[in-house]
Amino acid sequence: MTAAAVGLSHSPLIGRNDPDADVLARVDRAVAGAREFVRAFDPDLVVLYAPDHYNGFFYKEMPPFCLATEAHAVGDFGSQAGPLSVDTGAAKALAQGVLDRGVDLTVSARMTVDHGFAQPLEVLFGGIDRVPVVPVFVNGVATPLCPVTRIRALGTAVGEAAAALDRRVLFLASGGLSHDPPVPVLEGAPPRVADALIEGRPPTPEQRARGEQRVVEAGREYAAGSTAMVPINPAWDNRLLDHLERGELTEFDSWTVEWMAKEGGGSAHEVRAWIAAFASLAATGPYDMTSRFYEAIPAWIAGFAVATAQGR
Ligand SMILES: O=C(O)/C=C/c1cccc(O)c1O
Ligand SMILES: [Fe+2]
Repeated sequence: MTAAAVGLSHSPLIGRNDPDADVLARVDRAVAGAREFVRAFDPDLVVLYAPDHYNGFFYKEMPPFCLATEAHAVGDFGSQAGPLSVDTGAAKALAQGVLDRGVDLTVSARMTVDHGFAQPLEVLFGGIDRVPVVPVFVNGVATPLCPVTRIRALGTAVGEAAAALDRRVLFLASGGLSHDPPVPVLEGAPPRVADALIEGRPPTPEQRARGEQRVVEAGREYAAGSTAMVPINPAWDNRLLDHLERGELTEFDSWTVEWMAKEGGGSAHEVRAWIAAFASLAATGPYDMTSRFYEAIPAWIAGFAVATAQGR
């Protein structure tokens, strides 16, 4: 089997609240490199690990992770809306393979996804419907969260199951590293917000626009020096990237939910998508990280990273 991995941070503030031109140019170069890596690797299947931000998954039933055999994007923050080009046959085979390996996977026959899934597909492939994909939701926001060991087990099982498919598989992770955007929290939420987080009633266009504007303003205030959010933590982010680069994935087993939130903020758990993708690649054999980019970008509320890795 031929396998590769790409990790790519997302932010809905890209293009709406941009950093200085020199930062933007460095990000653009790193993303162009990842795009070229993907073009040269030429995957015929992408397993996409990404979180959700209360657009598809709600507290009525909140799985720690879930694989989709069909998926539709809501088009939040200007991301592309509509069906993803899910490879249903591959998705079903991977789901069975993961369950057979003892990981209690949830399966969705119609997953709703947001910018977490849409953005990397748009950035790397030019759209959400361009490449056969198996979407795998990894809860990175809604506590309680499972231990990171289970995410590594999920990634390993997916990687082993993918190896049996005899395809050119790209494991793609979507997530910021340390970051603490104003994503709502159930505990202590006023009844109207709690109800929305539990039931998941679709917002009206006006409600969605107001919510998105709040995030844009939070990004502007953060970039201007507001201390309302947990600071981006470049040392922690680079420690994560070091472990991924060296293949030291068992190091993550001791990373607790509480410690991760303290070091990296409430959405630092999005690194679970990265851990899953690299565990999948590692399950197919040894790998080399072929490129690595990192920058703290407060305007995007993101410890922002781009990395590529190739199986040997
Ligand atoms: O409000 C949301 O839906 C998400 C906001 C956000 C902001 C910055 C970085 C991210 O990864 C986000 O998901
Ligand atoms: Fe996010």
